Amino acid sequence: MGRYRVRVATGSFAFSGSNNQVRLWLVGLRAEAELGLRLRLSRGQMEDFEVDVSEDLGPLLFVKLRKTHLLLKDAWFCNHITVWVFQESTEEKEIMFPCYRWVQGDGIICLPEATAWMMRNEVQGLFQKHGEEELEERRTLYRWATWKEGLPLSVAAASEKDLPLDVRFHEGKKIDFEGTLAAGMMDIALKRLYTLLNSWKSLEDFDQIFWGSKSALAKRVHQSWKEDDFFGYQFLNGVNPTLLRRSTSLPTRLVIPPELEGLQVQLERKLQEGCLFEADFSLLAGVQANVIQGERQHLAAPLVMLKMEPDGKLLPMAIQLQPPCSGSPDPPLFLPSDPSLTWLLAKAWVRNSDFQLHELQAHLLKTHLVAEVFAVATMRCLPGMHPIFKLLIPHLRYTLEINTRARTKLISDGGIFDQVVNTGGGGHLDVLRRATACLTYRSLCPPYDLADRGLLGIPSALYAHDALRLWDIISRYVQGIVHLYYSEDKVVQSDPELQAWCQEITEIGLCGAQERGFPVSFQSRAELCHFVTMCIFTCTAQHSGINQGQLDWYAWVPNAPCTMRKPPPTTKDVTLEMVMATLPNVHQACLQMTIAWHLGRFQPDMVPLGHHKEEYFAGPGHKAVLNRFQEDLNTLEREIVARNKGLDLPYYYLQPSRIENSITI
Ligand SMILES: CC/C=C\C/C=C\C/C=C\C/C=C\C/C=C\CCCCCC(=O)O
Ligand SMILES: [Fe+2]
Repeated sequence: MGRYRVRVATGSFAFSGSNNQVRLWLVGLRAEAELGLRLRLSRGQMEDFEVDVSEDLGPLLFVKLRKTHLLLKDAWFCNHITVWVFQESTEEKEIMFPCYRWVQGDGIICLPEATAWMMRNEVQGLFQKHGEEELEERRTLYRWATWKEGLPLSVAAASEKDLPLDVRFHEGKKIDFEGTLAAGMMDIALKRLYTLLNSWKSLEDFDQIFWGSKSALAKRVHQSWKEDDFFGYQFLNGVNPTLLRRSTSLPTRLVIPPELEGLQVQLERKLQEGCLFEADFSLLAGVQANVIQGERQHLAAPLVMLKMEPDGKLLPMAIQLQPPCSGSPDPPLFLPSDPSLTWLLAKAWVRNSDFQLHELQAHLLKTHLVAEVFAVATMRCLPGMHPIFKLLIPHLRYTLEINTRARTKLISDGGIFDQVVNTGGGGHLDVLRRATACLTYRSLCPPYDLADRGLLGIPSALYAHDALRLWDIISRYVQGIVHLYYSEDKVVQSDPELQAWCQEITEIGLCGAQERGFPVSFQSRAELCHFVTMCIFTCTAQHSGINQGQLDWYAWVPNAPCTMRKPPPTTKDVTLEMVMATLPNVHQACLQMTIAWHLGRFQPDMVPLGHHKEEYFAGPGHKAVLNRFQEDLNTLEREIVARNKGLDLPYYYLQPSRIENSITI
């Protein structure tokens, strides 16, 4: 009693096609019909068929799929199924059934039509029931696990192989990831061989391993790393722009000896002028340092005081490497007027501490691990037809796998941290725990975070400027989508799945983070929009801002040493031998360079922010919102490109075309 055109779209990456047979049913409100098609399921192809159905199916609700095989199981990646219903007037009505999943095994997969959520309380509760069954299954596939006490929960998976296929790297990504790591290890072997017969006694000796692919900015770091303004610049626009604050008083830990009265006066003057800034690494105080191959490494917990010059340059005024400790002499203050090697070593200690807080707090915790909580909660709480699922899922691609790999290779027993980082061997987990204990909702939202840190309205604060612009753009996008589905606050309040999602993130995934300002429910559309904006910002812009700089700022190892092999200086007598004995050895430096390159380089299969191909939503409203998002991003792109042309040091980590749509590395 009806004629239908059916389009079956297969994914375009390696192994998306399948040799197995797939049976299809159209499921309407009144009846369902098997289509009896012979599909070819070729990679990257769309197949169109016309079929006549003798029953009156009524309005179409679902497409059902079942893959069958004779000998070999061959998974199929289905993008979507589209059905056109021929109406009497010959006008066709298009109905979308998004899938974007692997079809494995021989179970039945049921795809609700793209606008199902709008009708969830109609059609005899069929969509509602489907959503409940879907979540029941997903909750068995995506379970929470405590990897280490005191850290956000993670997905239960001992290795990436335990993850559901839908969240695994596609073949191309896997080959690239593993291939470049192998190439990196070869690189290390060659560098070690090359340095075997040479000396490792002066800073220039690091040049012996500073070859291979390098960014232009990495070369500039190599040239300029000793300069004070270059050191200061990194707090604003380097790999870790998350720590600096404008001082509101002189820090209590800063003990200024009487003979440095002049410094006290200068600091107070800068404070009054509103030009005094600080970077405080106290979170590292008392963390146990690593022992690498029997050699104890060392850690500091510095405080850096900086002043902002009228031209926007940030210059260090004093460095205290350790907090004062009762019963011990006051820690010395290192100054730009100290002998050059002494001052250089003090700055190197700061850069080493920054490496720790950057990688563990800003990078791993505040992007990767938090995004994993969003991902697991989304899979467990939001059915595929839920608009927030559709909005977020492109921003969660590959995150569970990269994090699982981090837990097995990077921060694991014997992983990269244990091998070459001075917080490794357990200290890194303590830093993560401490950082988790003070993780606030505000700190994940740039308008609040930058205001709290006194960094608004500073022309040379490029990260801050671009982050705020991106926050606004993402916020407008989120609001556009949310308002299509939530006509008023009451609709938000009465969405049980959405409320459960929020609660699961805050109370379960983030282990009771309501104490630190995270919501346990949404009372309004505005609260929902703010939270979802934070999720997307964290998974995209923030991660890009924190991740990409590894390539530039960590390649020249003295600028950001991964470990320190001697204790911090307690006097100003510093020799070159002491500096070289403190900085990483050849192997440590080589591994740092390789991993920084591996993690910071451009990802070959990268999807830029807002440019995912998956179409989970149907209808013109959503298209218009997405188009507007892309236009806003293009405008920002042009602004940043133009701005950077006039800069000595361009800042491009938040240029939209360089921002990945999710955390994939
Ligand atoms: C110079 C950089 C050193 C350490 C980087 C530290 C933190 C990075 C934070 C998040 C990265 C997230 C995931 C990376 C996952 C895996 C890395 C794999 C390294 C594997 C090395 C190996 O031996 O195979
Ligand atoms: Fe990363």
